[in-house]
Amino acid sequence: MGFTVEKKATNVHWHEGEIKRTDRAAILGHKGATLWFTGLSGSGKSTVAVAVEKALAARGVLSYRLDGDNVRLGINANLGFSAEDRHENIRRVGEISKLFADAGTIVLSSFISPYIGDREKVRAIHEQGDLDFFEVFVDCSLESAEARDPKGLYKKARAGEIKGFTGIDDPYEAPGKAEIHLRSDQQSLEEEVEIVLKALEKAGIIPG
Ligand SMILES: Nc1ncnc2c1ncn2[C@@H]1O[C@H](COP(=O)(O)OS(=O)(=O)O)[C@@H](OP(=O)(O)O)[C@H]1O
Ligand SMILES: Nc1ncnc2c1ncn2[C@@H]1O[C@H](COP(=O)(O)OP(=O)(O)O)[C@@H](O)[C@H]1O
Repeated sequence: MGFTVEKKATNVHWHEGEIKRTDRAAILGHKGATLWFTGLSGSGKSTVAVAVEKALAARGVLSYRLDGDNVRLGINANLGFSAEDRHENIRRVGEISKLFADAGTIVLSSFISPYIGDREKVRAIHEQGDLDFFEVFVDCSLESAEARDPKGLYKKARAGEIKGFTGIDDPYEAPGKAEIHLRSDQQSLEEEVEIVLKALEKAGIIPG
């Protein structure tokens, strides 16, 4: 499994370098990996990723956040929110995450990524590349996310000003077997960060 795309480039071949992933890990003092935060808008994906990034930096671990809003201002500015565009958004950021993880970074990718199939493809390209992948379900009831409404988007969606808003009139397929399951409407941010760090320690990604 993995992403299937119409291949337009022909006569292209993988070029192997002389510095391996293990060499990069030796330079950095830790392995790379992808933490894939998925959940409703307002569930807390970005908030948790920012807090994890700070906690990792305090331990001398290099991480980098990829965030839906940010990426859509740049490399994915040509994509909207149709199912087709969301698939392409996740394909691209999945491939970017894989590159960052291979470079040795702990990638903190925060995307609604509403479709199980897309998230499984991101997982598959990591596993095919022998890279660690953690799906982090930022589980939050729609009621709580809507009550938070940090950007006022639910209000607009309810008023019909935004069409196809996730959780209102567009689907969100919750993970069945995420490596890390957070309950952001029940746990504190500190508890969530602790759960994520412990999972990374247990998997040997960062020292305990
Ligand atoms: N129709 C619709 N549905 C959902 N979200 C919308 C929509 N329109 C704009 N936004 C804003 O875009 C952010 C989600 O972008 P993502 O790249 O994470 O979405 S997706 O993974 O492609 O579904 C999302 O950010 P978060 O609230 O941080 O999740 C919103 O700010
Ligand atoms: N336990 C918690 N974990 C994460 N966010 C929380 C929590 N409790 C309250 N919040 C608030 O919920 C909002 C989540 O917004 P955000 O991180 O932008 O979500 P998302 O990136 O999923 O759209 C923020 O205003 C944050 O302060």
